[in-house]
Amino acid sequence: MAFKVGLLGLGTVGLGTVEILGDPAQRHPLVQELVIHKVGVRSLDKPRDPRIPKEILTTDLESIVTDPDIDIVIEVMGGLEPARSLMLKAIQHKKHVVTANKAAIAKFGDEIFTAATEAGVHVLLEAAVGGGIPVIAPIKQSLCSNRIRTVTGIINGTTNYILTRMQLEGGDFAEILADAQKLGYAEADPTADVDGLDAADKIAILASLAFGGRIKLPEVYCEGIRHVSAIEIGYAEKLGFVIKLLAIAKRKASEEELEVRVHPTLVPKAHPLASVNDVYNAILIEGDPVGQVMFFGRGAGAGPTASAVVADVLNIAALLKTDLSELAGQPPILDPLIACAHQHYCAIAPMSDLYTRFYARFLTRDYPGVIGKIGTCFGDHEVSLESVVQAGFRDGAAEIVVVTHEVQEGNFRNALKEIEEMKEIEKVASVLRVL
Ligand SMILES: NC(=O)c1ccc[n+]([C@@H]2O[C@H](COP(=O)([O-])OP(=O)(O)OC[C@H]3O[C@@H](n4cnc5c(N)ncnc54)[C@H](O)[C@@H]3O)[C@@H](O)[C@H]2O)c1
Ligand SMILES: N[C@@H](CCO)C(=O)O
Ligand code: NA
Repeated sequence: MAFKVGLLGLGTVGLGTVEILGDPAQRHPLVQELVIHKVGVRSLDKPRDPRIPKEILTTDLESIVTDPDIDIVIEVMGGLEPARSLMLKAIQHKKHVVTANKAAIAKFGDEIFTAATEAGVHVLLEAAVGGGIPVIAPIKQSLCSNRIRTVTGIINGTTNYILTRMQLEGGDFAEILADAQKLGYAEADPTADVDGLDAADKIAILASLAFGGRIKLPEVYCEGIRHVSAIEIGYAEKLGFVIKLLAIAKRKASEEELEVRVHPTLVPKAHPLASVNDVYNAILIEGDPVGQVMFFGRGAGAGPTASAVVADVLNIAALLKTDLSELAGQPPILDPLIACAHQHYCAIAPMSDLYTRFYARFLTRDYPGVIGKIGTCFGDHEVSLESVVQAGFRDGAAEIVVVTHEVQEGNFRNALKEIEEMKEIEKVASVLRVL
């Protein structure tokens, strides 16, 4: 039995996918049953790998998603449109869809999964989060007996590379970003990565799967790493932390609301995520009763990402092979562990309700009693301090670094507003959350 596949996009991930499908030896035998029927590209004239027959290339991507011979559409063109419309059209034409497109799924997942449930087809997206790292299938399947408590991830390779180099070399954000762009690690427009938007798309997807409801992307708190300076990395190091861009989704045992957030975070050096460096990704999941499980590997790149794409295609092919509904004249049955059939929206708590530790750095005039005034103000707002150090002098001002106990973010922000107004305070130079 052969399963016909249509590929939308022949860039990094598309070529990685062609590579695996064209070389089935020593892989699962089902790989041999997958046939690339058509490939959608922008230009037919571009010189291409001779293993891709010219006859299967087309610039008419609609003809792929409507082709009655095609069983599975792989969307690896990226972007919001026309990726969204093409996926919807493929679904209308009863094709299963495999996508690596976290941006389109985080934004239009509700529309796409509703259409898929109605049409009785699957939309799989393992490659969209953590590239080749298995994380979506484990959440949906292997961990499905658990109540998931927390998903904490380093899920953007570009920012992890920049922060790792800042930590090792003491360099500043802008110079290391420029270097990362020269080396091809960071995109020419690095906004989605460095401003946390890529990680926000990915944690919205993970939260939706882990907590069984839809997530409205604008409700995901998102803070990037542009303001993380070499000074903060240096103090974090002295205090026993490294700084990582964490994406966190959490449900407290007694509450219905979720926290879903992305921000640079001081991570204790002994924490399992602290040693995840360079472009590597890792996702730590805590479930009841499984406890902590961590997934680690390459979150991007042609091979790793295509590994996840082809695994999704094989899962669909396996379902098609064993589904007898069509023979019996019945509508197709969706596998409840693989489909995303939930329809309700999760309630997301405002950041002011969050309980977390904070790190703050103040530049102050060197008056006697300034540490006491800061401490009193925090105390008045129920913000308990774990440590306060006068770290030295910078630019003629005394530098005071504070780490709080776990406090309510709203209380901390109110205290900070009052501290900012004090005549002794020149500047609140930095505020970061602490894990
Ligand atoms: N590259 C990675 O490591 C990686 C990792 C995880 C997820 N992803 C996701 O995979 C998807 C593809 O990423 P990529 O790195 O392969 O991108 P890419 O830019 O290398 O490839 C995309 C290809 O699609 C083609 N394309 C785009 N619009 C088209 C159109 N309208 N008609 C015909 N062709 C069109 C482009 O010409 C390009 O060749 C994106 O959604 C990305 O977020 C990529
Ligand atoms: N730009 C993404 C690629 C993988 O999604 C990253 O840096 O992690
Ligand atoms: Na993955």
